[in-house]
Amino acid sequence: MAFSLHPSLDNGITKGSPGFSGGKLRCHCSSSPVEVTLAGNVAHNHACGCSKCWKPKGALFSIVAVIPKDQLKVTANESKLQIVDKTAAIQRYACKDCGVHLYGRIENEHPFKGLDFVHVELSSDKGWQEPQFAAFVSSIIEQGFNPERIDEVRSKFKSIGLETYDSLSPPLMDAIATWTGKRAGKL
Ligand SMILES: N[C@@H](CCC(=O)N[C@@H](CS)C(=O)NCC(=O)O)C(=O)O
Ligand SMILES: [Zn+2]
Ligand SMILES: [Zn+2]
Repeated sequence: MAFSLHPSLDNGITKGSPGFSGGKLRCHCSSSPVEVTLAGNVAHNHACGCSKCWKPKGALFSIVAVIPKDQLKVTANESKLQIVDKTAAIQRYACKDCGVHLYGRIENEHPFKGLDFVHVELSSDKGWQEPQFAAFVSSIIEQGFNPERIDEVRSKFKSIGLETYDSLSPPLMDAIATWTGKRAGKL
């Protein structure tokens, strides 16, 4: 296998701890890192192959999860954060110096409004929920991955126990569709 899905997937998944109650995330700066404190465990942790989610160098996938926004506080060096793309649904806050994304926030009306997107690999604390599935797998082709090898990527995910999807998982897509159907008065 000449590709890396992500360092926290390549050698199998480490399960989270029940009752884990949060910790700190830090960017990659060796001095004055941006620090985010999470007051609880994350949910819906997953691999994302889309082009917008932050990935460590050399990885095909991002590992991204959500947490209620009232459980997230920037606790050091907030002045180093800038929004990557103000037009995106998710406003991703990145460190100006090292490029790492500390959190993503939804400001517009959206089924996931109120949840922030975070990367628990930025934490040295142990016990975070483990990845549950792989999303936006085909999106890695848009970023240059050889389409003839995409089955190797899907097989690698299967071998570590993760289902693969080309959008989000069915329960999350159902939650989005329920929100949209209600808003349209169809439900
Ligand atoms: N194929 C596209 C998919 C982008 C996409 O839809 N990403 C999802 C998963 S993170 C999303 O919800 N994006 C909203 C946003 O980025 O604001 C890409 O790779 O750029
Ligand atoms: Zn940084
Ligand atoms: Zn993504």
